[in-house]
Amino acid sequence: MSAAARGQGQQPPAAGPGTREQQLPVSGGWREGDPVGDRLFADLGPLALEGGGSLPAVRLAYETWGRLSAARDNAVLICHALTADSHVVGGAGPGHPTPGWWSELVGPGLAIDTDRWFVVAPNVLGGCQGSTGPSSTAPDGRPWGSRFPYVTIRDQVAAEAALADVLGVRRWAAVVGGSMGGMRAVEHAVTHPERVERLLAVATTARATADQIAWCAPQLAAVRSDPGWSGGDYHDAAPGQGPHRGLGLARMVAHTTYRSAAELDARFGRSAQPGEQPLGGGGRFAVESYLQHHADKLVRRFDAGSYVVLTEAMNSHDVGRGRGGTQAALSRVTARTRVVAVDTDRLYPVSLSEELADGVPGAELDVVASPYGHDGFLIESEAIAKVAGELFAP
Ligand SMILES: CC(=O)SCCNC(=O)CCNC(=O)[C@H](O)C(C)(C)COP(=O)(O)OP(=O)(O)OC[C@H]1O[C@@H](n2cnc3c(N)ncnc32)[C@H](O)[C@@H]1OP(=O)(O)O
Ligand SMILES: N[C@@H](CCO)C(=O)O
Repeated sequence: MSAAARGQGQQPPAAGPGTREQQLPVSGGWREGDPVGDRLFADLGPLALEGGGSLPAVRLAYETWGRLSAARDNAVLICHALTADSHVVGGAGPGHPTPGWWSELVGPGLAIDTDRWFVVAPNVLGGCQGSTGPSSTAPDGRPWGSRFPYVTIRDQVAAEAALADVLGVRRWAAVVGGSMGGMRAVEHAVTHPERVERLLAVATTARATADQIAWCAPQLAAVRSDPGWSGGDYHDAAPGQGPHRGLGLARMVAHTTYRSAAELDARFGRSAQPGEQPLGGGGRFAVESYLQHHADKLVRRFDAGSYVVLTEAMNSHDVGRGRGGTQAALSRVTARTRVVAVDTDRLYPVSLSEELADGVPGAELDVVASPYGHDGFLIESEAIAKVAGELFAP
């Protein structure tokens, strides 16, 4: 889709982050008692964690589409990205803050055809959409907050493997994911090669690089330096008192890395936000307003504690840890594998997808041309659907 067709020159909202602070929740995300939407819940019991310690009781919220076959051989696991959730398909509505993020890819007659496949999308461990995370209730009846343990991508995959056991899925027909979801998808295929028949890894990596960890550093610092953070124990605070400013700043940094420099320049250039004077007038450039808009939207729907936990989980990601390195780990994968990169992705550059595709036996790499950078994995659904269609062909 062209940039023009995709909303260049749309009328931006007037407000920036924090201007309607009294309306902000303490912590964004789904909370016990909210409408469940299409969520289902699986209670998986205790989980021993890679970094030591354990969670006494893990719950994963998830959604499904299609029907599990009698042979239980048509289940597809879709793993969501950092601030997405299980709502892969469908509109926004009660219990769902955002519309389905891959609605053009998953559904009846689509590339991942729910007339044929039983699609399962869990909310990630550590998140804030009904799975156990820092905003959920600990055994003592209080929010976990700062007591929520450090979890790794491998811990998240262990929880999702336990979900597969509960669903009676011995082997996934496919595991699919983009960005952080791609990290989990690859980790599934490395940890449990016998349980993954196909792998689709989009805009992702086999290991978090120094550059990716570096981009996360100011984001973590922004959240933790917000006075509303209170060491991570803010979930009982009054409405509007959460670490919204810090989370918004983190999103502004992150969102910049999700788009390409060329796209931002082509779209916004040096334009002033309409009605504002950035040159000595205290106003904003349009691109600043755009970032603040994305920050404002995130703080209304996402928990800062989950943002920290999930960011640290991404930083932990390294399929080669304790397995003799990246290439040795990837060589374990037996799944039929397609790797997709976006040519302008500056956060998960093509070279990381090349490393992934080189390491997985028989893997094929597709590079999608897109001006949108990393967010191309959400936007370029037609190109990704083409690859998925080939991988999922009978
Ligand atoms: C993986 C997931 O997280 S899925 C869940 C939803 N995803 C997200 O929230 C992730 C963050 N968002 C994004 O990454 C992107 O919006 C995507 C990938 C979902 C979609 O990308 P695009 O369609 O290119 O949207 P784009 O980045 O142009 O943002 C459009 C918004 O910016 C606003 N905007 C555009 N210019 C300006 C401006 N100068 N000032 C303020 N706001 C502006 C638009 O009004 C529009 O607002 P709306 O989303 O509230 O309707
Ligand atoms: N927009 C995506 C980008 C990170 O993959 C998200 O927030 O999850």
